Amino acid sequence: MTSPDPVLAELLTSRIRDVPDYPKPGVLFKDIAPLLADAEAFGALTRALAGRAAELGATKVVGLEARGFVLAAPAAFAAGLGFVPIRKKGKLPGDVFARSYDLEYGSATLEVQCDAFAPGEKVLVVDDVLATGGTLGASLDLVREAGAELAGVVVLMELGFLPGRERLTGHLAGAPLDALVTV
Ligand SMILES: O=P(O)(O)OC[C@H]1O[C@H](OP(=O)(O)OP(=O)(O)O)[C@H](O)[C@@H]1O
Ligand SMILES: Nc1ncnc2[nH]cnc12
Repeated sequence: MTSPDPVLAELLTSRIRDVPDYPKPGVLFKDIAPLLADAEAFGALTRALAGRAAELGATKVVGLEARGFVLAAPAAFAAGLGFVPIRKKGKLPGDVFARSYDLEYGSATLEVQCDAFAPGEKVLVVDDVLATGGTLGASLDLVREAGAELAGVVVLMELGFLPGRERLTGHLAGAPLDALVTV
């Protein structure tokens, strides 16, 4: 994916709903529920993510709780790959690695199971929104801490008016970050 596909971007954009002042005043919330409910748009998104996983030679697709799961799991299936969840604190059994972070409207801790990846795995990380970059920054650090190589990151939507991409530079360490839609 060297440049975004404008036809796909138009389809996806048309199915994302803006909700002002949610979940708190001043936040313009990007609601992907209409996109998920539309078989054409959801299918096109799933195929684009699966295609990117194949291009990058990924061996696993990682999704970030909760909306990232909804995008990453079908993409993993379509690419013939396994799925690994990064979850919010306290949801995964056994030994976990944990990272805390700030996001546009709060703060949280993410975790991944210590045995999530076999040696030599290359992962594609998928999420719905890149806003401040806190969620993805913590997740990319967790992927590495758990011993996997980062093949790349794809987000459905990048909020270009926030400094998420800049904030992620150090966490990406040269891996590509693609946004299917930038607003
Ligand atoms: O770039 P950031 O500022 O970190 O924000 C982006 C994150 O915020 C949302 O997750 P949220 O924690 O609201 O969880 P949800 O998917 O469970 O709704 C979204 O799904 C991204 O993961
Ligand atoms: N503005 C926003 N819309 C949807 N999800 C988000 N996650 C962080 N900021 C968001």
